[in-house]
Amino acid sequence: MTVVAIDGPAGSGKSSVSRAAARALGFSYQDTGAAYRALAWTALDRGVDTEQPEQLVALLRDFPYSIGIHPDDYFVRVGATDVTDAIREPRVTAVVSAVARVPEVRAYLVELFRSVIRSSSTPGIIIEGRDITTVVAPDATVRILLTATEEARMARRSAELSTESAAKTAQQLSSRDAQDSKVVDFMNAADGVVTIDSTDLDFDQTVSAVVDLVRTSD
Ligand SMILES: Nc1ncnc2c1ncn2[C@@H]1O[C@H](COP(=O)(O)OP(=O)(O)OP(=O)(O)O)[C@@H](O)[C@H]1O
Ligand SMILES: Nc1ccn([C@@H]2O[C@H](COP(=O)(O)O)[C@@H](O)[C@H]2O)c(=O)n1
Repeated sequence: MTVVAIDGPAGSGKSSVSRAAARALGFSYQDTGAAYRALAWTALDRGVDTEQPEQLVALLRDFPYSIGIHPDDYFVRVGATDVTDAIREPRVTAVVSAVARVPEVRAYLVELFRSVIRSSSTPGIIIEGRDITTVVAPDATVRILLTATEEARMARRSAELSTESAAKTAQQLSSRDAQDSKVVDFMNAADGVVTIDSTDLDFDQTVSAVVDLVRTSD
């Protein structure tokens, strides 16, 4: 199976580009940030203090997470609850980095991500996040760092969020990258990782860059 690993900072287009590229290639698509977000949502739902690592680790004993990996049937569930939209709420985004910096949480989710890759029945899968090219799937067939200037990423994020001011959106994106960067390096391409800088590309051009790279890797 072809495994395509994509990392990058917040708002670089990882989810949207990966999903569209997977559709074009007939591949599955795994959004790993969704799992960290779903665990953060679960913590808030159960009144767990997200600054207390041991309480977050305890949550893993009862974390019935599931994700849709078909690009046309994307969903995120915790048990029977569909949290696809809820995990994108600002209150979840505000605490997700605290959840993601707990080593036991990361170890548990890395194994979960690998089991989802193994469960895929398509000829390939695109998996995106922050540590996919380096930790989750360092042996992936194609490894990409998808990036764009902070200015471009902020502008794209502001354009899709009508509930937050542009200044607040920019501040949140920058602070989340700063916190996440302390845990994994997704700003610099590791050896063998190809950088795609989408600052001056439109969405379709970025998807084509990924698809072309995968096709030429055969
Ligand atoms: N090359 C591009 N040109 C213009 N807009 C783009 C491009 N790539 C992505 N976008 C848009 O940027 C926004 C952010 O993309 P997306 O949510 O996929 O980023 P992300 O890296 O997954 O972010 P996060 O890590 O915060 O979840 C989306 O509205 C998407 O359509
Ligand atoms: N491989 C990953 C993926 C995500 N994270 C953490 O989850 C947060 C949400 O990710 P999005 O891609 O949905 O924005 C992100 O800010 C990281 O804290 C991670 O650590 N590793």
